[in-house]
Amino acid sequence: MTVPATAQRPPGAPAAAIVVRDLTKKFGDFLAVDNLSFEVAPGRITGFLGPNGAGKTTTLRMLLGLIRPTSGTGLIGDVTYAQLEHPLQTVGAALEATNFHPGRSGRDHLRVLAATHGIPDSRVDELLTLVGIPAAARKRAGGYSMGMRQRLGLAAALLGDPHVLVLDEPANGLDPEGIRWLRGFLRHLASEGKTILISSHLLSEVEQTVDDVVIIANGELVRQGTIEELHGESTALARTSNPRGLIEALRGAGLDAGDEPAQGPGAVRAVTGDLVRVGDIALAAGVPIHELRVLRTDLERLYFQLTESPERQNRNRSGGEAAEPPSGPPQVPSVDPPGPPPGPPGPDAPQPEAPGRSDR
Ligand SMILES: Nc1ncnc2c1ncn2[C@@H]1O[C@H](COP(=O)(O)OP(=O)(O)OP(=O)(O)O)[C@@H](O)[C@H]1O
Repeated sequence: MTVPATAQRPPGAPAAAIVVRDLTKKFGDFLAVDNLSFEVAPGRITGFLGPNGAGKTTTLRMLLGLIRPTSGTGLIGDVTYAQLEHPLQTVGAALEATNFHPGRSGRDHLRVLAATHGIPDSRVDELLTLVGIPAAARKRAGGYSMGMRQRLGLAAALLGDPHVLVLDEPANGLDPEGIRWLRGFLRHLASEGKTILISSHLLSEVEQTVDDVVIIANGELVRQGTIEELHGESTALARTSNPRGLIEALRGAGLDAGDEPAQGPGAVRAVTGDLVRVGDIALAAGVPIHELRVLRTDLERLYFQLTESPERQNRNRSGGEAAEPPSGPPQVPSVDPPGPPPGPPGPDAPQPEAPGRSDR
C-alpha cells in the first residue's frame, strides 16, 4: 500500500500518510515493539489493534516524538514528528483522555492550548460544539465522565485543523451511543481526506468504524489489511431439528453447507453471511429453524486467539526501565501538565448529531 507522502502540504493538497518503518523499542532488555512496519492511508480510518500490553501506545509515542525509537522510524508523510514545521496544524493526537487539569474547565483548557499556538477562541467554541460538549465544557474537567474527556481530547486534537489524527483508545469508556457518535464523527473526518489512526484493545469497539486494520501482539505485526479482507468469508450457523433436510436444501440452493458438530446438536453451517437467504431456504423446504446467526469471522477468530487463548503471553512482565523521559519537548496538543486524578464520572454529555453520516 503506497500512498503520497506530503506532510507539510500546501492548502488543498492531499493529506499525508503515516509510515511506520522497522520501528523497534526496547526498555532495558524488554522488547516492547519489534521491527514494526505499516502504513496508514489518507482518507481512511485505520484501526491499530492488539491486546493489552501489545505495544500500541509505545508505537504511537514513538510516532509522536515522545520517546525515542531504539531503531527504525515513524514518519508523517516523509518527515518525523520532530521535523514538522507546524506540528499542531499537521498532526492531532489524543493519547490520554484523563490528563486534563481537573480544576480547569474544558473550554479553558482548550483556550490555553489555542492561545499558545495563535489559534482564536472562536475555534475553541466551534470545536466544543462539534464534539457535542459546548455547555459542559464550561464546567471543571474534574467532574467529566470518561465520554466527555474523550470528546474534549478529540477537540484538543482537532484545534489546529490537522490532516493527520492519532487517537489512542478513543472509544475507551464510551457507551454504545458514544461509540456510534465517534464512528460518525471519524467517518466524516475521513471523508474530508484526513489520515486517521485509532488504537484499541477491543476489536468489537472499532470493527464497524475502521477501513483498515493493523494487528500487533507482543510488539510484532500479526496481520494487516482491509477489514473486509481480514474478516474473510462469512459463515452462517443454523440450528434445526432436521439437519439433514436443511443441508440438502442449502446445497440444492447452491450453498456450501454441512454439519457443525462443534456447535452442538442440530447445528448446520453454510458459507454465506446472508442469514435471510438461509432462513428463506429453510422455510421453503419446511425445515424448522431454532437459531440462526453468523459464526465468528476469520478476524474475530484470530483476535479471540490473541486475546483469550491460554497460550497468550503476558506482556506486562517486568524487566524494562520504569519510565523514559520524552525526547525533546513534546508538542502533542492534548497532553496537559499532570494534575491529580479527575473526580467521579458525571452524566455524559447529550449526544449530538454526528457531523457526517456513518456509512459503515
Ligand atoms: N517506560 C516503560 N518502561 C518499561 N516498560 C514499558 C514502558 N512503557 C511500556 N512498557 C511495556 O511495554 C509493553 C507495551 O506497552 P504499551 O503501553 O505500548 O502496550 P499497549 O498495547 O498500548 O497496551 P494497552 O492496550 O494496555 O494500553 C508493556 O509490557 C509495558 O509494560
